[in-house]
Amino acid sequence: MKFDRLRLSNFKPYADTDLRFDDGVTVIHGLNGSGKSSLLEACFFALYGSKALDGTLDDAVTTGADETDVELWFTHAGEEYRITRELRRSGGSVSTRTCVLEGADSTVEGARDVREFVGDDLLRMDSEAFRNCAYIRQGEVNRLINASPRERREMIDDLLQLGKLEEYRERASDARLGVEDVLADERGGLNKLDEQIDAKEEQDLHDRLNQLKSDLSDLGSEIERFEGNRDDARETKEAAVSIIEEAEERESELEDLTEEIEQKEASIRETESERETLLEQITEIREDVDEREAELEGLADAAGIDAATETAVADARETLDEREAELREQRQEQRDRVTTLESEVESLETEANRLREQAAEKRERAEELEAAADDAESDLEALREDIDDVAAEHAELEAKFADEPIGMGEAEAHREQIREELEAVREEIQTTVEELSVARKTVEEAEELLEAGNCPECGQPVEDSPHVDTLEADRERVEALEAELGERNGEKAQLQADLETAESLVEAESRAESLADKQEMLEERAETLKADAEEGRADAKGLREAADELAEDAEETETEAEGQAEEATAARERVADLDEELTELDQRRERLDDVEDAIDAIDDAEDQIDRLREKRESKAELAAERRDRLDDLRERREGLREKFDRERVEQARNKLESAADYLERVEGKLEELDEQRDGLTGKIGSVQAEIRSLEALREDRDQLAETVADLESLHEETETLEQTYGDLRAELRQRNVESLERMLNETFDLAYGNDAYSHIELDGEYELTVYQKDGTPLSPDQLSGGERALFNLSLRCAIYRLLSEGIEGAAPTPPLILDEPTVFLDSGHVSRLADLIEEMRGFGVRQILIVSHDEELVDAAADLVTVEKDTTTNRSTARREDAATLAGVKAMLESGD
Ligand SMILES: Nc1ncnc2c1ncn2[C@@H]1O[C@H](COP(=O)(O)OP(=O)(O)OP(=O)(O)O)[C@@H](O)[C@H]1O
Ligand SMILES: [Zn+2]
Repeated sequence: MKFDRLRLSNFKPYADTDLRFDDGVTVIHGLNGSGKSSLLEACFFALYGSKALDGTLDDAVTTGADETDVELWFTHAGEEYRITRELRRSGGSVSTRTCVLEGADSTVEGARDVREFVGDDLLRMDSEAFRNCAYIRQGEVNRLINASPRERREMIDDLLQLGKLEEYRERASDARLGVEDVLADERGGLNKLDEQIDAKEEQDLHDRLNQLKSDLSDLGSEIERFEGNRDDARETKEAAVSIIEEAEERESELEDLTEEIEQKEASIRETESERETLLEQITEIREDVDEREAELEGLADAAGIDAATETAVADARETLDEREAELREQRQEQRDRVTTLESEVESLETEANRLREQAAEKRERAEELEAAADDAESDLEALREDIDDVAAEHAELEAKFADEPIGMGEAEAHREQIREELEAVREEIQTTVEELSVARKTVEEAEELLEAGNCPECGQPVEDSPHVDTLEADRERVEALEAELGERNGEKAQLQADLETAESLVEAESRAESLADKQEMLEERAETLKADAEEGRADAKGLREAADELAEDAEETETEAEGQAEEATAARERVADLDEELTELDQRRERLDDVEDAIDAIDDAEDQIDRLREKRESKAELAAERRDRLDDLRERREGLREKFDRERVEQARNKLESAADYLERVEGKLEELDEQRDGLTGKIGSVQAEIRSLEALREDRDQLAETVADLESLHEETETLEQTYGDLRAELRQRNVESLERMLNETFDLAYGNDAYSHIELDGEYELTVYQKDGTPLSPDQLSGGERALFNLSLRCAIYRLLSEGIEGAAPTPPLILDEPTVFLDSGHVSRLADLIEEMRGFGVRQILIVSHDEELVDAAADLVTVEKDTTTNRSTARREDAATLAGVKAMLESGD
């Protein structure tokens, strides 16, 4: 790995700093407290984050600032990467805001993921290992020496990835222990199964099974024997039963027969007595018939027939029917006539009523008309009075004109004329008044002048003035005008009076006109009323005449109706007569019915006698039949009585009893035997189940044994594996120890030039021993400070070599970072350190960053970085010196020496 560029912003004392790094040795120098260590820390922090800080994230942020950015560009295994970390202060604490690692084809985000990616994938060392190997901080030069062998071993094992093997070994050990647990369990199970199987085998299950089976077969044959006996007994019993049953059947048959015979005898007796009864009935009916025949003669006489025969009755009935038909026809005719007449009467009466109603209506109308004529006449009278009033008023108005110069119809023109005259007079009065006022003024002025003595017109003395001359004439004129005015006013008064009169005449004239109109209208109305009244009266007269005619018609119709009603009554009487005759016919028919009934009764009785005789004969036949059957039955009974064998039945009964007895006993025995058999079968079943479970146990055992064997081999394998990992690690460690010892001696030789020491020994447990030339061993912490520093550097150098040579693939070697490694060294040893550094470059360490003031180291540097702190702002900056400056510094250092 190689750092390419570092950019800082607000990291510890740095404000903004951007620094490039190259291959080879870079020396960083500057005053105490200028920020050199902080620069290295920044690189370390970029790679590992907070793990790289001694303090908290808070310490990384410049005091007073809120944000810190750190960016580190680096190359690893030919690929370029950049890590960006941003810290932010918020709410009093500082946290990572962003943390990104970007490579050509990978991006990792998040502080933890970036740290793990750097530690696991790139460098294969965590921050601790990095510190042990690559980054030797100020004052930590003795770290590896002071560590205990165990710590040292772990550090180195980790660096060389041997820790992984230990991890695997432990896993294998865990697996082995797990298998052991399972194995113990399974073995316990197996033992238990063995015990169970032994216990079962001791029971001789198969022998017991055989014994039980032979017992069962013995029992089976005994059961068969008893079953045979039982079947025999059953047969005997059945035979006896059938004999007894047959006998019983016969006995009951005999009983049945006897019963039937008795029944038959009884029924024969019954039939005989029935025949007796029938004979008695016949005799009774015969007597009745004789009586009826004696009565029949009288009935025929009453019915008016010669012989009491069916034919005579039928003939008589026919005659009656004919007569009835005749009568009924007549009766119907009369009834129809009654109906016709009644309806005629009704319609005539309706017509008479209608006529009367019409007459009444007409009279009513006539009365109405007359009343209307009366009204019209009285209206006419009132109207005439009105007309008279109007005429009188008109005459009065006419009288008004009598003393006037004008006639009626001229009033309006007359009034207009007066108005005009009045107007003219008014104008004249106006003119006269004006003239008078002018004249009066003239007179007044002249009189004033006269009093003053001057002419009123020219203001000259009036003596002989023309104006005074005219004064007199003027005074006259005033007088004349006053006279004229008086005259005109008189005229005006007269005309005003005339106008009033004329206006009243105009009024009278228009009133007279409207009165004339009214009179005309009233007269027209009177005319109409008069005509109406006359017409009404004429109409009323006509109506009354028509009413009288209608009343006459009604009278006539009524008379006609009465005639028809009389006829109807006569017809009804005729109907009553016919009804009476019909009733008589019915009575005669009833008498014929009586004759007929009597004949029928006699016939019925004869029929009944015939039926009874027949019945009696059939009963005689039935009795004969029954007697025949009775003879048969008696014969059969005789036969059955002969067949019946009492002795055989008795024997059968005895056999039946003993067989039943035996069967009862044998059933009990068989039940007992069945029970025994069930018991045996049950026992066999349980023994068989035992055998099966034994077999199952054996199977289980075999399986378990197999499992145990498998587990044992697994156990062996895990043991081997564990052992192998352990051996492998020990072997590798041994190999590492050997290489490390060799390399350590080589570098130590170089660094320490073999002044006093012959060699260093590193044993398998990483115990370090330094041997002096005389062979005395020394513990490394017995070395001087400077020796220890060199020793330590040698050790690291050796580890570095082992790392770069011992691990396949990309050597994870990060830049070697040394912070003030020369503090304990004198100048001789510093130059050894310089050699060592040179040597390490030769081993493939591409980049070495050293903080140092030592000129010799500066001399060896390819690059020089100067760190300065601004004393006013307290902020650090770092800058790479260019080649010229570097040369200058080197020269200065050399000359200063
Ligand atoms: N968070 C911080 N903010 C500001 N300044 C800080 C912060 N942390 C440390 N410093 C300052 O940085 C300086 C320490 O820097 P550093 O240890 O890198 O100096 P140095 O050059 O290595 O010194 P020396 O030669 O003594 O080892 C101190 O002056 C300290 O005050
Ligand atoms: Zn420092």
